[in-house]
Amino acid sequence: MGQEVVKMIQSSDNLTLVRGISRSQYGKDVGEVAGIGPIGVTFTDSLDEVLAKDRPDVLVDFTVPDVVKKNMELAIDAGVRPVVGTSGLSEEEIQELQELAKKKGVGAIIAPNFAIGAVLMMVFAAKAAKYMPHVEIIEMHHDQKLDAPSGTAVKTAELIAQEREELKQGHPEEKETWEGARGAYKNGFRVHSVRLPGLVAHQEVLFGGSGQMLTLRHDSLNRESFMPGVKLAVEKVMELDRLVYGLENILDL
Ligand SMILES: NC(=O)C1=CN([C@@H]2O[C@H](COP(=O)(O)OP(=O)(O)OC[C@H]3O[C@@H](n4cnc5c(N)ncnc54)[C@H](OP(=O)(O)O)[C@@H]3O)[C@@H](O)[C@H]2O)C=CC1
Ligand SMILES: O=C(O)C1=N[C@H](C(=O)O)C[C@H](O)C1
Repeated sequence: MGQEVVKMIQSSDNLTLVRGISRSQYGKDVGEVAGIGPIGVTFTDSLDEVLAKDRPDVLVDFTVPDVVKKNMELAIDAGVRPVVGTSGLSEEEIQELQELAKKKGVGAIIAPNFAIGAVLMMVFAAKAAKYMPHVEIIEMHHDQKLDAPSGTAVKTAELIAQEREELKQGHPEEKETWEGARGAYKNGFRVHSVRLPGLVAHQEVLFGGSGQMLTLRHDSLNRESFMPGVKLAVEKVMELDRLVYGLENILDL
């Protein structure tokens, strides 16, 4: 994702790449792939020093669940607006970050999915759940993904829960013969995570009704699919003074 963001910024006429940051030599590839060479790429883990030196408007973070919260805190403290795609932040962590951003008056965006089609799928799923409350989510990702369920599945489940009548689905005496067979359970419905090589990022939201099924499916077929959303977020975050969680909140839907 970092490589794609660099390419997107380099090809945009209103954004400037201040610096690419990577933890390891892998960062060299970021520069090379983006055609900027090692210039602009720092091999560092001391983000606060880099932010203080460069003073960028925005920090785009696609890293790992373990470090994203700290990165966001450092950015907000430095008055740099974070635009974050990294998944795996808990509800409590997002709340804490919301409070910090509000206290500092710094704009920030966390988007569980930057692909516009995926955002539409989530919003449509919430609408459908109002009328078809029997639902299950199947998310499918490449096998290098660290977190499960995906950030997209978590956000979809949250949006559905806001619209759906409270309901415990399935047979009340249902039992798993194999533990985990029915997937994760949240808000009365199930979320299933598939991890396989060959997959990129895919999700189906299945609704069942009497004698009918509705399936909403989104497929990201490459990493470029996320870039229009990242660009939009980088532009929009400049107008914010608080943390927005979910791209649906900055789209005109
Ligand atoms: N919101 C969205 O639309 C999308 C979100 N994502 C999410 O973005 C995240 C990144 O995905 P992806 O780019 O595919 O993953 P990669 O594994 O390709 O990249 C992760 C990057 O994070 C760096 N990193 C790892 N550990 C640390 C650390 N301790 N401190 C600083 N940097 C670190 C890695 O550097 P190194 O090489 O040195 O280990 C690597 O460059 C994931 O959480 C994924 O779920 C992905 C796609 C879309
Ligand atoms: O790890 C990924 O690849 C992706 N992660 C995000 C998520 O957890 O939903 C977004 C997208 O699905 C790709």
